[in-house]
Amino acid sequence: MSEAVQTLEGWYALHDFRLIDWNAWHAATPQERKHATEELNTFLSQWQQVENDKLGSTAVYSIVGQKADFVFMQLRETLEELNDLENAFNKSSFAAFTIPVYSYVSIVELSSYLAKPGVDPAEDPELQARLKPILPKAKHICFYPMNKRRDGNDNWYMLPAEDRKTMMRSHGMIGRTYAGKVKQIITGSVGLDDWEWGVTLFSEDPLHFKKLVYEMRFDEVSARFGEFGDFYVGNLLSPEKFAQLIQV
Ligand code: VOV
Repeated sequence: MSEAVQTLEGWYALHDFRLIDWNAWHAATPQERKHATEELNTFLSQWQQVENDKLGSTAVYSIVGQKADFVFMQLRETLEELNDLENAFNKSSFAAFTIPVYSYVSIVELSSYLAKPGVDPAEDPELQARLKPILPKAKHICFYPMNKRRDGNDNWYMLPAEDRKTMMRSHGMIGRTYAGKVKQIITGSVGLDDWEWGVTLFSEDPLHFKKLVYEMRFDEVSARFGEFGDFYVGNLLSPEKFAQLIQV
């Protein structure tokens, strides 16, 4: 059996993708829309407070294209908190005007492929900050789930640890050339959801997503072993932008 890589886990993550039920929203009275908008704003403020208290983090983005209209990416300490917040939101009058279309459950993960020897992760403030990150409020988001292939000779999980480490080093080197351009949050989802990882990228320029993902396609770990789900790309929704989005 090949040696499993050790992983560190941080906050649990829920990506909650929704459509707006525009027919129902148009059919609602101005009072109903006002009440629903106020409830939405209450949730956005509550989540901001959780983030200010460093007990979790929330990112809110519109989604371009027909897969969804917006996404709430939520990070919290426990799975119970994530469940509570989605249920509380589902009971709101604004949620009644939304249609859930996709969700993804995972946990912020760092693998030890490139770990510094002799460093105790529990004592490393930089690692701890990466495990419990305040989500960037960059202009754009890109999310997709992925697997590492298990197929014949291309079985990631049968490779010796050294080979995986070499490939991950190359992956990290490419990633590093995007420092300051793309921020990645990798969340692990083996045993939690349908794919093995969620990849969430943040950038001020969506073209950086295309360049980075394309460049990685030529790198062995992605070229031989990467399998990808649907891509979701979108734009930052501040509370003001959200109000504009639902203005009819
Ligand atoms: C912004 C760029 C960027 C950078 C700097 C970066 C660096 C790194 C490092 C240093 C490490 C290893 C240690 C750790 O931190 O876990 C990783 C780990 C990982 N990555 Fe990555 N990655 C990036 C970006 C980046 C992208 C764009 C993708 C999607 C791949 C693609 O083809 O679409 C990705 C995937 C992953 C995954 C799935 C893992 C876990 C793999 C596992 O087997 O455990 N990643 N990644």
